[in-house]
Amino acid sequence: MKEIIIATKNEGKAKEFKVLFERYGIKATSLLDLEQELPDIEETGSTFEENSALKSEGIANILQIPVMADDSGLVIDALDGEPGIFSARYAGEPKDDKKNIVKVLENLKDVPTEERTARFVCVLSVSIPGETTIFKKGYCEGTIAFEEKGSHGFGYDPIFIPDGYNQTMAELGPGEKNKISHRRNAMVQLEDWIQNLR
Ligand SMILES: O=P(O)(O)OP(=O)(O)OP(=O)(O)OC[C@H]1O[C@@H](n2cnc3c(O)ncnc32)[C@H](O)[C@@H]1O
Ligand SMILES: [Mg+2]
Repeated sequence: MKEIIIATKNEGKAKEFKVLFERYGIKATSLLDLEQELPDIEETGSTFEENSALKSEGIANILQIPVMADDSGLVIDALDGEPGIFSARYAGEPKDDKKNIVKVLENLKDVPTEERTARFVCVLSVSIPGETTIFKKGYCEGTIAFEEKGSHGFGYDPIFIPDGYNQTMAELGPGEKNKISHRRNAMVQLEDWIQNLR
């Protein structure tokens, strides 16, 4: 079976990539699966693209094989785009999905439904040693709920209601999420590259 390394230590992302790549007959191996202890890459960039490239290029340089990375986050209009690239650690270190959700709900407590628009953003980067890194960006539009609901997924899924649904992403579950997610919408743009993977 063909294999791709995904430069992530996020269990939720790793799980989704396994399913998304299985459709193409490819095994997605995350840094959580590798025996070799790889360094935590500091995400010092000021854009999703910069942070994704830091991860894919950093790990590709060490392993000397093609590596994909995902930098993603939640962009909330009423918070001027926050938490954005700071989504993972919005409520501080170490990262805590529950605390991040509490902080978003608190910041939005006086914001009415029609102003609670937001989108998930995912930038995938693919780095092959000696080649220029390629980027694909995917979105998932929605609104922020008033309370958390559902137990599937990770991160902000319990408070994100995708457009066209009246349940949160965490209530919808992986089958539906993998049809509409920002991650999936970025991946489909890489189909040609994925098909040529050897
Ligand atoms: O950098 P890696 O190791 O991949 O793991 P991370 O969790 O730090 O990942 P990011 O730096 O890309 O930060 C993304 C954060 O955005 C949120 N996020 C991204 N995709 C999401 C999704 O599909 N559902 C819910 N929240 C998501 C979640 O809080 C993530 O921790
Ligand atoms: Mg990160």
